[in-house]
Amino acid sequence: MRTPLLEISNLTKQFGGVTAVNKVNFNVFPNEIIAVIGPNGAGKTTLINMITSIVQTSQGEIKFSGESITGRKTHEVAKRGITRTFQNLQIFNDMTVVENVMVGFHTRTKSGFFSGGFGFSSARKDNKIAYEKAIEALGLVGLKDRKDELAMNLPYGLQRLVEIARSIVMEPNLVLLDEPMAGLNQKESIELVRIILRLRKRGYTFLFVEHDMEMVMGISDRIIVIENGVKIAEGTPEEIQRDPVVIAAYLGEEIIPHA
Ligand SMILES: Nc1ncnc2c1ncn2[C@@H]1O[C@H](COP(=O)(O)OP(=O)(O)OP(=O)(O)O)[C@@H](O)[C@H]1O
Repeated sequence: MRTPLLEISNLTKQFGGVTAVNKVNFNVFPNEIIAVIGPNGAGKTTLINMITSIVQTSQGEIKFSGESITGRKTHEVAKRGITRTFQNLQIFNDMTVVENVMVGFHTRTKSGFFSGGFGFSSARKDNKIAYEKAIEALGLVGLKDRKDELAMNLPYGLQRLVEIARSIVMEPNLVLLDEPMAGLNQKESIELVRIILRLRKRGYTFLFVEHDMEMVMGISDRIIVIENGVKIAEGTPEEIQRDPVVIAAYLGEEIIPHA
């Protein structure tokens, strides 16, 4: 039997009287692409925030590579190889593209990004490795040629790719993406899908939250559907598209993408 990379058991989050996530269970296996979908306010971001320890769980357990990571500090979770992107772009406008990606490396090294200029030899060595890794990551998202441009001068869709490059610079075991397609035009969306599939071929595992059903149905191995904090369905894209419970939850909204 395959061993899950991520095991979510009975996961629950209460914000005061609101149960944002309610006894959710699912697994993610290595090299899978798993989508989490659900109407607005369903609890999707809260779920990702609990996995990365930005939000503390009220109940339940998160295991990663067989070990509990429930209640760990965010940097400890990152150290174990879980990275993420956010719903809103987190780009440092006054840094170049490659520097933006290097930030993802330094979150996990001892010296830290901003000590690089002081000439400490370990920091300098870290910086060299970070630069090389960042260039490699930029190559994977097709942005190597833009490495020296200020990130703010890139179009929105390419800034999103800078974030993806930053999230993979440390070669993580699991990448969490929170609405990666938000704000992208059609050409950019197609490119992002291509990149995610390319990264999967290189061994990456993705868990992502998304409203773009065309992407979700086209790219996911399995889909987890959440409504009002509760998992109401889990299955392949085909299973989810014909699940009456899911169709009812979306109240007739289009969950089957247009051809
Ligand atoms: N920090 C918080 N304090 C109080 N309530 C919160 C907090 N964060 C989220 N909630 C509530 O938890 C519920 C789930 O929110 P969440 O953002 O996880 O949903 P979502 O599925 O990601 O929504 P969307 O698709 O609109 O991004 C909502 O009712 C929201 O108002």
